[in-house]
Parts: sequence; C-alpha cells; structure tokens
Amino acid sequence: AINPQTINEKFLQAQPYSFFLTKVSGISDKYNNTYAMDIKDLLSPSMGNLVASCQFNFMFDIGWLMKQYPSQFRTKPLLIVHGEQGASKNALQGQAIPYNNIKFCQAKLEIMYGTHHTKMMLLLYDNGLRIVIHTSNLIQQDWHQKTQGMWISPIFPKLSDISKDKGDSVTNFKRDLLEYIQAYKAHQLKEWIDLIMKHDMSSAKVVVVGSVPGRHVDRSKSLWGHMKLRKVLYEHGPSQETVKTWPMIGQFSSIGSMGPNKENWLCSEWKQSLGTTKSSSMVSSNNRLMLIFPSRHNVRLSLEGYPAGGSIPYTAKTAQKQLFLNDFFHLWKSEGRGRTRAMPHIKSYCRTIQDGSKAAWFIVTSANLSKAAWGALEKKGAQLMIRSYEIGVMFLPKFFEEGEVFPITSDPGIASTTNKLLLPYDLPPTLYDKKDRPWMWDIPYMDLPDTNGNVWCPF
Ligand SMILES: O=C(O)c1cnc2c(C(=O)O)cccc2c1O
Repeated sequence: AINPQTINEKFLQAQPYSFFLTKVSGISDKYNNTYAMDIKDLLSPSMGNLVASCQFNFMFDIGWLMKQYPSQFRTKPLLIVHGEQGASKNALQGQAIPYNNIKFCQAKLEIMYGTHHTKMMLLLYDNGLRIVIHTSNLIQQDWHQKTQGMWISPIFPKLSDISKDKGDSVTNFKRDLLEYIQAYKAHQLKEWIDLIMKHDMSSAKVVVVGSVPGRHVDRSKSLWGHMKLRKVLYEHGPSQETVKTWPMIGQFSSIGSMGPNKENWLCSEWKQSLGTTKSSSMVSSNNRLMLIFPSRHNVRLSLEGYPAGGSIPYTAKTAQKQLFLNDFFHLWKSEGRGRTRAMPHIKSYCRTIQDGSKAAWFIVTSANLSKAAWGALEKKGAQLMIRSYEIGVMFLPKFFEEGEVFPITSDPGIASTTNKLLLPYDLPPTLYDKKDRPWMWDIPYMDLPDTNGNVWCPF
C-alpha cells in the first residue's frame, strides 16, 4: 500500500529493512504516513499484547513515558536501564514512585565521562519478543520535531521447549545481543537474558554493533565499537575493488574531542575501520570522509529554532581545538524525507557511491562521532578503550539477498515501489559554505532570529 492506513501496514511496507524515522509534528502527513513510527505506534496493541518491557536509555521522563503506553499496559512490569548516579539516580527513582510496576537497573560507568547512551526497547508479548534499537530519549521533545531513527525487529517467536536450536541468525544477532546485555553484569537483567535465550531470532537480518565501557584486549577488542565494525566489514563487507573510490559518510548530533589533527584518530583508526573491505584492511586513505552535522543556520531555521541546539551539545571549546573538521562538514539536508527542518538526533554511518544511488552498508546507532562512543586504540593498538554504552544495527547487502551493494534512495515514493533502502538524508551531501559554521550550543547567536523570532543566549 502506498499510503498504509494501519500500523501493521506501515510496518510491513518497510520490510525487509524495517528502518523507520520518528513522526515529526508540523510537516506534511505524507512524510509521516510511511517509514515513520511514533512511540505510541511502537507500544500499541497492534504491535503485540504487551506482557512486560525493558527500556534502555539516557534521558527519561517517566510520567510522560507511562502515558505513551496504552492504558491497559501501564501496569505491566517495566525495567528501566540507565546510567545515573547519586542525586540524579535518586531523582530518576523519585519519578517512578507512583508506579509500582517500575524497577531500575543502573549500568555501571567506571570510566570517566562515560554515559549510558544506548536506546533500546525489549517488548515481551504473549506471543513472542520484539527488539527496537533506536536513537530517541524517552522525553517528549525527542519524539516531537527531530529526525530520529529506529530499527524494529519482527516478533521473535518462542523456541519450542524441546528445541535444541540456539535460535540465532546468520548475522549472529542473538549471540551479539546477549553478549552486549551480559556485559552489564547486572542481576536485574538476568530475567531478560533468559527471555532472549528462549526466543527464536533466526529471522534477524541486521548485525549488532555495540559499545561497552572498558579497556578491551585480545578477542574482546573486536567485540565492540569501531573494531567490531572493522571485523564485520573484514568478514562481510564489500570488495576493495567495488568501493575503492566510494566515500564514507558519518552523520551525528554531537562531536567529541579527537585531537589537534585528523591523524590523531578520525582519519587514522576510525576511518580505517569504516574503510575496511572484505579480507582487506588496506587503509583507503584517499577516500573522502563526509561528515553531516547541523550548521548554525540549519538549527536557526529548524522547526524548533535555536532550542533544537539544546540536543546538539557541541561546545565551542572542543570545536576550537579541532578546526580541521571544518573541511569535512556537510549540511543536514533531508528534502526527500521532508525533514530538513527536523534537526537530526539520529546517528548514522554508511559508505555510498558518489552519486548516492548505491550503498555498501548502513548503520543506525546511538553512537556520536567520539572516541568515547567508538573507542580509541591504546598501548600501540593492543587495547580499545571505550567510555560509554552504545548500540546500533548494521545493514549489509549480503544478509538481504541483495548482491554486493544496496540500491538506495531518500524518496519514500521510490522506496515503496522498489526494494531500495530508504536513507534519512539527501545524497550526495552538501558541503558547508565558506562562511558556514557547525552548530555550537554554548555560544550566543544574537545577530539573526530563529524560526520563532528568538535569539540564543546560553548563559
Ligand atoms: O541522547 C543522548 O544520548 C544525549 C546525550 N547527551 C546529551 C547532552 C550532554 O551529554 O550534555 C546534552 C543534550 C542532549 C544529549 C543527548 O540527547
């Protein structure tokens, strides 16, 4: 159906990739009626008869979250997995006092500046288990007028009790998801680990790419972050021949400190991982790296105006230390999805042919462009140091019975009549003008008013 009428029709239309954006208020319905889901759609009885759920996230408005569940599901057991400590942990738990069905699991953060960025829903129904891996905080503004991404799994059926089958897929989705959740070493997660083990996830076509805080060595070095990406591309990526001239694209809503020049991390270990191809770890140094990040004017002219920048926490202090990034920046443009003015909080990475018609792979993830999220090699490459929890999913053509590359589009009309992977932004990316600057949230913008006629004074 070109214009699906029901949640289930919308879900089916987006298969096999099952990659959606969130609904955006204030844009034409035609950009929300297909390949887009609201949180109420996700939690709707149409998606399944909920028995219990588990919400991994960074920011929570518990009162608001409970209202997103249909009333008959608001008393079902809910486990909240967060990274808060001390007073903010108490504040979070205070929000849940009215709800005796809510329990908490505090993810341990033993490395400085680490955060629990992971955004994932485990939805247990009476007929199976669904996983949603996404990019939105559980607060109203993250689901209002931003561009956010989500991968929605099918309902994974229960394994029959006598089954000896491990219920994993060719992409080892179940093994990797279990390995990620087990890494929390949290007793509150044991029942969810047992539940995942009991379900048949053989239909999962995506690869899990997660990050767990730690100093990972030996075999563990390739389990997480950009070294997992490198391993997956080495085993399942495109041939060097096919993509040797193809650029790599990073798209994100925040940027960490990555050293005074591109050789410190961005264009050495990180770009090497994105540029890895099947059975070749040859450094494709001459391939272009394009970074899509909102400019000051992208934010100023957005639906939310300057306040959209409250979710794009790039500081002038950090920006000033890495001006080399200015050569890589491209504007946020999403005309195809009707979301040029819906500021990105989605993070996505891909490798595409210059004209934007094909992709070798695509990732949607919680991970911004930072060493904290993707990891930094230490001890002469012997260990990968990661500060934060992150999770994303990777789409590789071979697991979707597509030859070596995906045909892609950013036009939902084309996607709905072909089998093309629908991207969240327009391709090819548009380079910043000479005078464009990346959005920085901690400096004033008084010279030009935003969409709502306001200026920005962050003091
Ligand atoms: O979604 C997230 O994981 C995430 C993490 N951090 C922030 C910050 C910050 O860390 O200062 C400021 C504003 C928004 C976010 C945000 O949306």
